[in-house]
Amino acid sequence: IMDINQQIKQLRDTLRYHEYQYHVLDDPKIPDAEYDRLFHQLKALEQQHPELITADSPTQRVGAKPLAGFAQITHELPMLSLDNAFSDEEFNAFVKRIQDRLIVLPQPLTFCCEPKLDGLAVSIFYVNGVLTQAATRGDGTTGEDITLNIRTIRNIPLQLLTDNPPARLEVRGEVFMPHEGFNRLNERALEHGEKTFANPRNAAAGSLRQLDPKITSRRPLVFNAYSVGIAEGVELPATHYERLQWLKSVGIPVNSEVQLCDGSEKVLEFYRSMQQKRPTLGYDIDGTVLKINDIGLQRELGFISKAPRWAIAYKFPAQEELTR
Ligand SMILES: NC(=O)n1nc(-c2ccco2)nc1N
Repeated sequence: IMDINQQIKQLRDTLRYHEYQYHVLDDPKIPDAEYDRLFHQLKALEQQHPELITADSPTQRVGAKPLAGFAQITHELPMLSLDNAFSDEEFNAFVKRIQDRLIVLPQPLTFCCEPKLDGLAVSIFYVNGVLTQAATRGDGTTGEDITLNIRTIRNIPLQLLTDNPPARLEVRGEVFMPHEGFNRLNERALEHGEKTFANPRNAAAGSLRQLDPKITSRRPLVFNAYSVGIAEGVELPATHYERLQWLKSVGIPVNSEVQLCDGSEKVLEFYRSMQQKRPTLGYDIDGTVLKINDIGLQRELGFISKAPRWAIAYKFPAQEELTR
């Protein structure tokens, strides 16, 4: 038989494994009822032995009391906005600028192509594999400390799923609200005579700006990572796509539509395929983000004052708000 410590450790590891299978691989191995049973078993054990509770336990997602306000956080690396393209011609001009600038021009030029999630950009820090801090993008230099709210988002792990975590890792990505949860939230607001949200992006922003984490915890928010910021004590892969795969391997959710495209023709095919898929995704996107995949080339191209030279957001034409 196992002692209490071993029982608690085994339950935590089991819950973390099933959270990974469900939220990151979309491949649950047990029914939700079984997950809930294990969760409440751990909750009960921790209730009986509160001295064994740790902040990174799967039971510790909802902070106790509301905050009086949000502290400010200065990003060690600025969170830059993206330059936009609104036509194939503008995208091709972006590619030509890159080709003219690169000393050695690889053939083909490989892009990592991603849906442009329409939510809120956030930065999440893991120190020795444990979630320690999270902030909004803010103005790109300074954001708000929303750590307690970020901890309530079920697909964000409180601990990285690796025995050899980096000393410090910054994960950047988008918090958004899928349509199904958005519609349910607005229906309930209507029933209770409360204000409704105009769109899922506003609902996500409003939910992350709640001073009471209990309210945020009840909101159907989802996180998808799209880049690595600070990384210390780990040798990262040499391409952006491989870095996203690495994030997935340590328990961080990444959007399933991300793919590599060799050359601008394939990139434009990706853009059109995402435009076709858009109404079926179940969450809002406002275009695509197309990034030079090789990190060395990204470094060579650098940033224009506000935006990276190596990435562009190719947006869809503004959609009539009436059609939702
Ligand atoms: N919003 C969104 O989905 N983004 N935003 C970036 C980004 C912003 C700066 C560098 O990369 N990438 C994706 N997929």
